[in-house]
Amino acid sequence: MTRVITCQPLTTAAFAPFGDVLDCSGDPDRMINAGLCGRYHDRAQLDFGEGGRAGISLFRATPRSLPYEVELLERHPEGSQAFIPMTENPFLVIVAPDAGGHPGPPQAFLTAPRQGINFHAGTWHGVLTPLAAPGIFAVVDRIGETANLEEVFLDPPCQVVS
Ligand SMILES: NC(=O)N[C@@H](O)C(=O)O
Ligand code: NI
Repeated sequence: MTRVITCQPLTTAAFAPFGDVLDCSGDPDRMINAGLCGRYHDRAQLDFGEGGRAGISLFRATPRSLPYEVELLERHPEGSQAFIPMTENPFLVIVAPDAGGHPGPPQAFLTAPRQGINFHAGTWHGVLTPLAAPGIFAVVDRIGETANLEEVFLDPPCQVVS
């Protein structure tokens, strides 16, 4: 039987077990540039593992729509992965706790405009899932020689509803 999960708003607290929320909510940590810029300092737990280095790639992903069927969850054991939208379009973030080396019950978050996320190393997640065009993102993740990828196909798939 297909598991149905309802989107919840992306909040720092709710997402904390899975990663970091990147947004300019609240006051900046410091004012810089002669007081003309607020710096929200060091807001993500980045990790690029042994033998890896940080990379910035640009993704142009095909928009999906809700209800959305999730068939695949993956994780990157050797590094973190940040999705930073280059538009104001909200996107879908699907995560799951680890349950003995496999994904536990998935959760779905809907970002607010101008929110990004950073998955901590090893967090089970759905692939980048924009909900509107253009699905253009900067992605900060590990560049290295290894695949740094574990995939699980959900049987049955999950359905994400708004
Ligand atoms: N494959 C790739 O670079 N991206 C995925 O890891 C993803 O989470 O979208
Ligand atoms: Ni990924």
